[in-house]
Amino acid sequence: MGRHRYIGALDQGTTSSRFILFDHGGRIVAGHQLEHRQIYPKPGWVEHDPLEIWQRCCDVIRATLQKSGVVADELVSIGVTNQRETVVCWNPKTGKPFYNAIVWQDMRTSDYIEALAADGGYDRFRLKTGLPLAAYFSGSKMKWMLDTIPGLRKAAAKGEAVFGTIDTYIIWQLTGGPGRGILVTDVTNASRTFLMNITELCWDQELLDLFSIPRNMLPEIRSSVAATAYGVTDGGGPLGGCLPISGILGDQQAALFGQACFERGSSKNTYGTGCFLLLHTGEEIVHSHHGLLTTVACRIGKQPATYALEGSVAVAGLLVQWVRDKLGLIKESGEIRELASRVKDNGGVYIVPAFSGLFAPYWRTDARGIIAGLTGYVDSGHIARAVIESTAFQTKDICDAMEKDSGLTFSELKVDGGAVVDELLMQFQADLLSIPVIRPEVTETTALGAAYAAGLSVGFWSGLSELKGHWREEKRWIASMGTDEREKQLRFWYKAVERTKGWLD
Ligand SMILES: Nc1ncnc2c1ncn2[C@@H]1O[C@H](COP(=O)(O)OP(=O)(O)O)[C@@H](O)[C@H]1O
Ligand SMILES: O=P(O)(O)OC[C@H](O)CO
Repeated sequence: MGRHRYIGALDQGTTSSRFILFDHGGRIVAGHQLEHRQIYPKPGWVEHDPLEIWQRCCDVIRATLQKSGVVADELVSIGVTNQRETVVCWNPKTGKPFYNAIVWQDMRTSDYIEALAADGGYDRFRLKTGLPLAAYFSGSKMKWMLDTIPGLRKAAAKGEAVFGTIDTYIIWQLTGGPGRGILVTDVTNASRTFLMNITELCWDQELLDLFSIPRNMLPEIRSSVAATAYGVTDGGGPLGGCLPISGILGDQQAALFGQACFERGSSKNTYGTGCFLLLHTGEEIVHSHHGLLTTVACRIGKQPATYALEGSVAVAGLLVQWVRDKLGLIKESGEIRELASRVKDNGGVYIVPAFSGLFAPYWRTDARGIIAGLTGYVDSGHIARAVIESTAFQTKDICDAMEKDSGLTFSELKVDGGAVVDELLMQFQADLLSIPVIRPEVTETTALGAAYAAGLSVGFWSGLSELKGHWREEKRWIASMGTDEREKQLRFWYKAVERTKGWLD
């Protein structure tokens, strides 16, 4: 292995960016994480500053290298993983963004989506894309920019405007930026744009026409584990060397990969800003009849792509951030558990955080969040408990839909993501599902998955069976709630969900 010993993974998430170094055993050697601003210009709109995101990526890379003492020569290759669907539009000659990144949670195109759905229904394009019509996906966000930003179409015609999901933007920056950066994405990210045919794995002209998106604004679609590296990092950039970039995965697919879910029937649930449960369906494209998405799980080199069913919850850890930043009830996300521990139960309070409408399995853009069950008895502890519990309830809804769609029955749930440190959440999740909830030793599975993709590509790891050997259980939670109590809790949750629907006119 010589001096080359580590794989670097850049994980650009909704809330923060991380750079993590992994060794040959898939263990974390060093890492650094920084948050970026959430910009809310109007209700239902969510933006990020692309330049700030790139700056944070540079900062976390430099800080990780500095604190570990690792130099570029000791890195074999780099993998990139990212919040999906979020769209950046920029001039590839100058690097100047035309607008803030429009974030996946942003609902500004809801009316347009409703109009599209009025003619043929939400599932009009499901066979081709695996997705229902929803403002969540990138296509309508790109159309909004093209329709709104003066001169954008003209700039695109001159090759002075491109669209990219965050992977594309970051890799363009890493490979040299203005005039030099490469424009690539992978099949998992492309499968979330609503512009890719998930069987043929290419941009689809009918969908490009639907949203009036010029083909030349989009990057090349490549495999997640590169058959040959996409490009090399710019020696003058934050890594300080010319390293191959050889793996790209959308963050939820990366977590699936990092949890060693390589085979049909394996699954994981990631608790981050949102919450995303993915069930691997092998090479089969399974279409949902219960509000789930069909998405590309991975493509390794020239092998056939594999697929997953996905249950996407928009607001999970984000609700904790909201309580921290907007209500000021806590100062750090971790304090939510302490506050919730002051009370023995939720005191009858249920929170449905439909900030961006309801995602899976309901897909209701007209829903908005509620706090239900308030009485004079309720205090901040009950609210904190309801905050934590809302994530577990939403996951229960997804598991039920997943079992109906797949015909499988969950016997356990593998979990990961920033919020799985919350033991109250983990226990309540096991209680609601009546199955064990299992946390692996490495919970940074998103970054690990990107590292695996990059390392497999360059032969750092021999294959999937070697990677499977890295997975180790750290802790499990066993269900202890009685059936009557569980059914009561769920009954109130469903009532609360019903009350969010149709809130918008
Ligand atoms: N101790 C904690 N308890 C509950 N939630 C937490 C805790 N620590 C972090 N979180 C939540 O987890 C989310 C961050 O998880 P992470 O996996 O880093 O998200 P992302 O990849 O979406 O940026 C935040 O929304 C935060 O509120
Ligand atoms: O950044 P995360 O971990 O909240 O993931 C966001 C998802 O990719 C959105 O689809």
